[in-house]
Amino acid sequence: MIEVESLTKRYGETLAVDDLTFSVEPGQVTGFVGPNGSGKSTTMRAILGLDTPDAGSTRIGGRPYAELNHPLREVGALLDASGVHNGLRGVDHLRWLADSNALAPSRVPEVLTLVGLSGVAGRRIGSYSLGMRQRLGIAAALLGDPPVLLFDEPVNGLDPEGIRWIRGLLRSLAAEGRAVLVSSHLMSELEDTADHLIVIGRGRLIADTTVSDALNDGTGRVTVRSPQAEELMALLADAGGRVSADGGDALSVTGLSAPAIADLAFDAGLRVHELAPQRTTLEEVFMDLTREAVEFR
Ligand SMILES: Nc1ncnc2c1ncn2[C@@H]1O[C@H](COP(=O)(O)OP(=O)(O)OP(=O)(O)O)[C@@H](O)[C@H]1O
Repeated sequence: MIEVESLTKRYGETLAVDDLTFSVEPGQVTGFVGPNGSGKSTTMRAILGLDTPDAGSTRIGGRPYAELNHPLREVGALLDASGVHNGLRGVDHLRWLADSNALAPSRVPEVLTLVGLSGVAGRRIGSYSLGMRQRLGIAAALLGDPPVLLFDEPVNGLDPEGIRWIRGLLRSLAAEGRAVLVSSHLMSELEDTADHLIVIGRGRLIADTTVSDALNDGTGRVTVRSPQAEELMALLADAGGRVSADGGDALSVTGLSAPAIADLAFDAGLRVHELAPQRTTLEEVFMDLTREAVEFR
């Protein structure tokens, strides 16, 4: 697992990460989300020993990155996919990584097949598209078959087919029991992929929750139409709902489920012509959570 404890990191005046604590469990995809500039990359860099924290600590499998004996076998990461040498052939980049980390050379063709680059592995990286570079970066992350994986915005620049592929890959890596941390500034990208969410804003933890809890946190909105809207409004407010008139005979209700509203109306003999739960999307939950924490409007 990954543990981040009271992590704080400053760049001059900027407090990039502010007393951040969370953990990433094995067997799950954990989405790491926050608006632009909220500190996601800084946190990932700290976990990987690429940035020295001003306070706090990070651990992978119980140890700081610097104490890992075979880093590539313990953690794989995709940070900036452009940080590879353009003159190298894809296959040589991976061979060099395998060689310098004492990994079996047979892993190179294996990971190339896994990411679908076998056919172009002999081409120079400079001729790769953005999507191919992302795949090569993922191949490098998987080279040591590590139990912990970090991906910083892995779907950036990918076409829909590539995005679907990444989602499937993340899910299967977690299903194999690995701890998978994946960052995004778009919650919708994680809706079908993540099991757990760490939401940050301005370097601080905003939410640490399962995806299903985030979607069922009581903010679900129900639209109700009734020819007796005024009476129904009073009744629902008495029962603890937050009710606003939506114009005409329509009410917008939060804090009560659709079945609860139906039962209350039935018991009071009030007629209901429409009862429509509005499905909350993760994007709405996210906008709600991070409204105060958006740095660049
Ligand atoms: N090397 C650096 N020097 C100075 N400031 C930095 C540096 N790296 C990050 N920052 C600042 O720290 C804050 C957090 O940046 P970070 O890149 O971690 O955010 P992020 O959540 O990954 O953003 P994005 O979604 O835009 O990639 C920002 O205000 C950024 O400008």
